[in-house]
Order: sequence, then C-alpha cells, then structure tokens
Amino acid sequence: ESVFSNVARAPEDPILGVTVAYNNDPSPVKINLGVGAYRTEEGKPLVLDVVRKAEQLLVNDPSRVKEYIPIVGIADFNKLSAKLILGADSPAIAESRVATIQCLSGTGSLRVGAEFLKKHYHQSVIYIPKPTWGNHPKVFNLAGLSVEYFRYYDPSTRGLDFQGLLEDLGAAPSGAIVLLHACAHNPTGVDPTSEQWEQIRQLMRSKSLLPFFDSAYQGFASGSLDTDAQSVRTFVADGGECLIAKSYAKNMGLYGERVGALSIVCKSADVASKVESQVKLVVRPMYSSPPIHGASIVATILKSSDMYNNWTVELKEMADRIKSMRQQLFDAIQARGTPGDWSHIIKQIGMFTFTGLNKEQVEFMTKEFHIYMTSDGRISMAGLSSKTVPHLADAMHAAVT
Ligand SMILES: Cc1[nH+]cc(COP(=O)(O)O)c(/C=N/[C@@H](CC(=O)O)C(=O)O)c1O
Repeated sequence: ESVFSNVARAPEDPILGVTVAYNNDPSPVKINLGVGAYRTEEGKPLVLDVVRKAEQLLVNDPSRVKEYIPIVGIADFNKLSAKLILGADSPAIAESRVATIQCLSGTGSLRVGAEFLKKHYHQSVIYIPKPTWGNHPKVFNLAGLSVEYFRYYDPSTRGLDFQGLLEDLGAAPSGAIVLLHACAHNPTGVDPTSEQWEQIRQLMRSKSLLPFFDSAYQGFASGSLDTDAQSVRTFVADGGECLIAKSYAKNMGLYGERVGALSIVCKSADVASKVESQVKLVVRPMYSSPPIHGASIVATILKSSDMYNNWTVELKEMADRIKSMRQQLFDAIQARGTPGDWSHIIKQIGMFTFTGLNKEQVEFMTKEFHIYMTSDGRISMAGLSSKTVPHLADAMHAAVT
C-alpha cells in the first residue's frame, strides 16, 4: 500500500494541457492555437538568428566556466534588463533606485516578487484584471497574498471596461497591490490607451496602490521595445515605486531557458539595496541561484549594439507576422459572411485574439475541426499560418452558424 495512495490525479493545466491534447490527436489537419509560443509560417518554433550567434560566441569562449552565479543572477544581465524596460535614460537607474534580480522567467519573477511582498509589504491583497493569465491567481495565492479582481474586459464591446476598472481600483483599500499587464493583455489583447494609462496612474498614486507590472511581451505587441514599455515608464517617471516582472520567453524566443528578471523601483538607492538584500533571502531557500546559460545569451545580445539591432529586426518580423495573421483571419471570416462583428480580431494586439467564442463552441471546433485552443475562446495567432487560416475560418464559421 503506497504512502501516496491518497494522492488524487490533478487536472491538466488549462493552457499547457491544450498542447497535451493536441499532441495526442492523430489528425493531419489539427492546429495548435493554445500555448502562447511563436511559430513560423511553416508552423515551427523559432530560434532567433541573433540567439544562435550569441550561443556560438559563448560556446567558443574558453574563459567560460560553469560556476554558481550570484543569488541575484548575472550582474550584466540585471543591469541591461533594467535598461531595456526602463529606458537607457531612466533617472531611476541613474540614481541606483532599482533592485533587479534575475529570476526563472516571468513566472519566477512574479513568484519571487509576491513572496517578497508577503514578507515585507504592509498590504497582502493583490488586485488582478478580470480576466487575466490563468497562472496569476495561483502564483499569488501560493505566495500567501489574497487575490481580488478588478473589472477589465467588456464582453459587449470586446474592449476595455475602463469605467469598471476605475471604480474597482477606486474602491480598493489604500496600499493594495495591483497587477498590470505592461502591454498585450493576456488573454484579451486589449490594452489601455496612453491617456487611460495616465488616468490609471493618477488614481493609483492618489490611493498609494502599488503597481506590479507583468511584462511578458515587450516588443511583441507593437513591434517596438520602447512603445511596449511606455506604461511602465509612465509610472516610473513620476518617481513612485513599483515592481516589474520581465520575461524573455517570447520576445527573445528563450521559452525553455527560463530567463527573466524582477525589478523593484524604490524611492532611494539605500532602500533599493536593502530590498535586494531581502529578495536574496527569498531566492536562496527557493532555488538558491538562477541558471547561467539563458541570461548569458541575453546579456551578450543586449551589450552589443549590432546584436541588439539585429534582435529588434527579428522581433519586428515576429510581431508583423502575427499582425498579418490577424488580417488574413479577419478577411477569411468576412469572405465567408460569418455572422457577427469580427473587427476585434484586427483591433486586439499582441499574441492572442480573444474571439468571444464560448466553451461549447470551442469544444465543437476541437471535436469537428481539430482546432486546439483554450476554453475561454483565446487563440494564439502565432500558431497560425497562411495555410491554416482557411481551416480555422471554416471552423469558426461552422461554430457560429
Ligand atoms: C502575462 C504573462 N505573464 C507571464 C507569463 C509566463 O511566462 P514565462 O516567462 O514562460 O514564465 C505568461 C506566459 N504565457 C503563455 C505561456 C504559459 O501559459 O506559460 C500563455 O499564456 O500561453 C504570460 O502570458
């Protein structure tokens, strides 16, 4: 009799489980539109040229060893990561007010930040958008924070519920933590305008709400790294404090290398250094120190202006391909005369289209057309190609007629 005989079988993850189901389907026409991972026009994962070049440099460098790196990660990587999100001219960086810790990609940055807040911040409630990335509530609950939701998406307009957002954040207790997607909101693809971000910033600062940015798609939404960092920079520019979780999984295609960083912008250099010393006490008993390879790739690229420029070109190509998939899907649906207004397919930005299809329609499309997507109706546009757009359009047409 096993000592684990009481262990129940857990359900598959709502997002990653879609790939499991996709892999088990023998159909030649199946399409995986589940996980937010970039695929080329040929439907293959992409290793960026600039990443391959950086890896060659690293492999050929005889001085490289496999020693432990510091608990906070590679110093160059941390400095360059802060610069990438805050901007090279950021006063916060100039005044050494930013503590940056290399973490295990975006998820790890969110978790370490949440554990730090649970231990050291006076408020333990975090407000997250409704809907948001499925893993957010789990990360924050497990860190001991209590999760509340603020209205974000309006199904009737398929746009931002800005009034609801302002009301809910206005009603939050002062000092509450607020999770904000820096750009390319997942799953809705709906972002506030820059004017709306300014209103959100004023409201949050007036109530001392603490911004916790999740930046997983910088450069992927607009194709520009600076444009996609504007929301973060708007807040940091006012001298206030915030946390930022950064991921290189998507914009550098380093999914499996687990490369990310947590930056905590503080009021003074002294506070930032004390904060960093306490984050080390969170990391050491959790995983002790982060992996060396992925962060070395990122640092190699960010410190060379040539490689940085090559990266921005490849990043724009990825963003542009996703935009062309949006246009092609929209045109294909229009051509079929599918009932309903589908303009949100080309209005939404980033990797995902929040189609508005319901659970039953999604199940129908999986069963009858072998389309794999999350049950909330989200599709990863990166999983589409010109060849597979017609099949998806047929499935959506059949699902709504
Ligand atoms: C908003 C957001 N934040 C953080 C992450 C985590 O990324 P990482 O750096 O790999 O820890 C993801 C991943 N999202 C896609 C993949 C996933 O669910 O893990 C997705 O939504 O499909 C996000 O969409």
